[in-house]
Amino acid sequence: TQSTRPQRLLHAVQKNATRGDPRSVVKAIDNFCRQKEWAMNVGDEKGCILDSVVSEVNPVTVLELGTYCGYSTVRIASLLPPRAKIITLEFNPDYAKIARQVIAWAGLEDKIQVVEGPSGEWIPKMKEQFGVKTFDLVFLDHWKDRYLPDTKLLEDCGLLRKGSILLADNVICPGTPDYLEYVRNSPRYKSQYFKSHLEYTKAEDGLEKSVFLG
Ligand SMILES: CNc1ncnc2c1ncn2[C@@H]1O[C@H](/C=C/CNC(=O)c2cc(-c3ccc(F)cc3)cc(O)c2O)[C@@H](O)[C@H]1O
Ligand SMILES: [Mg+2]
Repeated sequence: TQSTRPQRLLHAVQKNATRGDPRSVVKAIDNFCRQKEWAMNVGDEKGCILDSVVSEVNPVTVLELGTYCGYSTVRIASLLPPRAKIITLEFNPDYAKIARQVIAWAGLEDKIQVVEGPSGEWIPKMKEQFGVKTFDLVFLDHWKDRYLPDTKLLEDCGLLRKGSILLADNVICPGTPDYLEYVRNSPRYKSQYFKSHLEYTKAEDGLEKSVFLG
């Protein structure tokens, strides 16, 4: 049977990356997406901005919405301090399966919890199921029309604290207009746009970093 793109991406990792070396996994995926097949990873250019925000925040508890193949999950986890953890939500079981193998190849299983299911169901269960108090950093990279409802859900569930950082991918392309309008106009956020390019292309895209003010 015909393989899927995520399966071919995983094979490129297993063929070209060194087991236990997260940076080589990131490099292998970026090379695959540049040379072979485009895929919707945050990519190397926006990835550097992601790295700088993660390093600056130095988060202990991270939430990622939309794992896909685990590219940004590995990127983030490789920068986390020893006891820090990332919980990443993915509702497509085939993608979750690929992501777990990419994460295992990077040797980052101990820092990453892949949770299979929809964000709308799992966000309200974060405290009771995973003992999470609040998230220091949230990376939004799932369906673009879900960024705003899930942000409001995080607020309502008391999962954000004064200083929590939301970092959103694709605020230009494909675009998240209702989310942008909210975080840029709400008195509860201080927002900043990092201009970049759509992964592996010359099209404009960017990341929006928003600090929750409580
Ligand atoms: C709604 N709740 C949810 N809960 C858990 N997982 C969810 C999810 N929504 C979506 N997902 C998962 O996140 C992932 C979805 C990501 C959606 N991303 C995009 O559409 C996207 C799309 C582009 C894109 C840009 C230009 C273009 F021409 C074509 C595509 C670029 C990106 O960087 C993107 O992130 C999948 O793995 C999906 O199964
Ligand atoms: Mg994206």
